[in-house]
Amino acid sequence: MRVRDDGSSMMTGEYDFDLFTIGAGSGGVRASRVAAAHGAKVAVAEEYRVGGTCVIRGCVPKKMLVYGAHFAEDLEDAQAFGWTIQGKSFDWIKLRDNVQQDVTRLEGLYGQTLSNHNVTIFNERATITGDHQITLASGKVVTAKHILVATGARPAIPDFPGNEHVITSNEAFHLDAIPRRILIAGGGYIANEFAGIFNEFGSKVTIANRSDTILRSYDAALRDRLLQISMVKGIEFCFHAEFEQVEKQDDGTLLVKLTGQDPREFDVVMVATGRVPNVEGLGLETIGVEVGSKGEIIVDAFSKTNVDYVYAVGDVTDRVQLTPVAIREGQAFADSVFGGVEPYAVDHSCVPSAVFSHPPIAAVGMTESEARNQLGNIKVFQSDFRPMKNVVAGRNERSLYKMIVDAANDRIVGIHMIGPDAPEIMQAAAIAVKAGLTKADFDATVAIHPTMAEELVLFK
Ligand SMILES: Cc1cc2nc3c(=O)[nH]c(=O)nc-3n(C[C@H](O)[C@H](O)[C@H](O)COP(=O)(O)OP(=O)(O)OC[C@H]3O[C@@H](n4cnc5c(N)ncnc54)[C@H](O)[C@@H]3O)c2cc1C
Ligand SMILES: NC(=O)c1ccc[n+]([C@@H]2O[C@H](COP(=O)([O-])OP(=O)(O)OC[C@H]3O[C@@H](n4cnc5c(N)ncnc54)[C@H](O)[C@@H]3O)[C@@H](O)[C@H]2O)c1
Repeated sequence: MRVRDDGSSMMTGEYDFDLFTIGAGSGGVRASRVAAAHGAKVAVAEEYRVGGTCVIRGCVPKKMLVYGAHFAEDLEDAQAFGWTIQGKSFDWIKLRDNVQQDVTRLEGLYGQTLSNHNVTIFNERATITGDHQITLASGKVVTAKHILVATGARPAIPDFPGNEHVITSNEAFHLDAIPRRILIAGGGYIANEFAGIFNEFGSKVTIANRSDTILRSYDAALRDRLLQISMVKGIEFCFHAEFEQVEKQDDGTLLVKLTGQDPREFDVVMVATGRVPNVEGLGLETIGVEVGSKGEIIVDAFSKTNVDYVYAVGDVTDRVQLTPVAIREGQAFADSVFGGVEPYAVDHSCVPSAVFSHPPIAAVGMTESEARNQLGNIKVFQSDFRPMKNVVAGRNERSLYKMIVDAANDRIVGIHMIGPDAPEIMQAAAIAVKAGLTKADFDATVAIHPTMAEELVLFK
């Protein structure tokens, strides 16, 4: 018999749960549900809202705003197609509240899925307080044979005087009004997606990035195309710009001093300068779980930490910060530990991704420069075209598709697209790249005409 700190006792080798998951986001929910389906007794703790970043303040509400924003262009373009639209106006509060209503609906569904699988949900913060031991914010102490850390990440806020006046993507979903002038710091996914959203809603948008490169992991030609289109749409870019100071003025506006620039006024300043793993105060040091320089939990290919019974998945491990990846890691963990199968690892190569900018970008595999560096001899096919809809609409906005082929064996090693519906088209194309198909396989496929996607099988 072993006596715990709180005075209760348990038999050695017996635990309250087979699995205790900390964090009910993309990775944690999938792992908990699947482990329970495999017969494990599972509990999950969530300190905020079940669903995590993606459902509550990430991919899902963001995509709804992207849809809402794009109507600005569609309504304008509709006129060239013969439509007269009178009295058009935009009601932010209506969109904001409709989006939040759907987020709440989804939160309920995620909770239901867990309950239907008999997963115990603790709606409170959890901390690791000893070997196999978790303490909840209420003071309740539980034990578990396995612990899964799936606590995600949060926005990194740069250190500068006045940084208490900035917002992050978390708050952007709840604004009381669309700002007249917004400064967005960062040049990555979130900065470019929200720049597009606010710009379509009529804000004057300025992006300030510390380097001169936006979306650095994407192919240079697509990055340049997005930059050029964004500028034509009215988004302003300040490069090599970092915050020196943000000062709140008497009228509530923010006076911002960026490096190399004169001070300027904005109504809202939003930072989108990356995300940091949520490990503070989690008690990892209590049991000796190893973390890296950014606080990310170090795991092996099977998402196992250096402590035998502790695993970690998703953004807290800072591998690939995308929802489908967190979900796969959660699934692989649950199958491997509770499913009675040979442990298997998630393949982090060739992960397709998208930026929901206006227009969106989508990519899979190597960029042209990565392929040149790694393979040497490559072939690059490119289609630079104006989508039919844009021609009729008089919208001078061109799409760009690129295919990168290994010259040694004709295998497609990368596809990159910017243009309407690029992420929708890419999902299918990514299967072909992942499967190792060749340019000849694409050429052998008959086009669907007239589409934008047909460019993929018509590269010359
Ligand atoms: C604005 C934005 C847009 C995005 N858009 C996309 C997109 O379009 N496509 C895409 O694939 N990805 C997107 N992402 C990334 C995606 O949201 C994340 O990669 C994904 O949510 C990671 O899942 P996770 O399970 O690791 O963590 P999360 O989903 O963040 O879940 C972690 C959960 O743990 C909880 N938690 C933390 N600490 C504790 C504790 N001690 N006790 C209890 N609970 C705790 C948190 O409250 C949170 O709910 C976006 C992210 C943001 C911020
Ligand atoms: N569509 C999607 O799949 C999607 C959408 C949003 C977020 N996400 C995920 O969330 C993660 C975080 O997104 P993010 O946009 O915050 O990060 P990011 O890593 O994509 O971009 C961060 C940007 O901030 C810049 N930066 C860093 N410090 C700065 C400073 N002090 N001043 C000015 N600029 C600075 C960097 O140069 C970089 O351009 C992404 O890496 C991505 O994995 C994915």
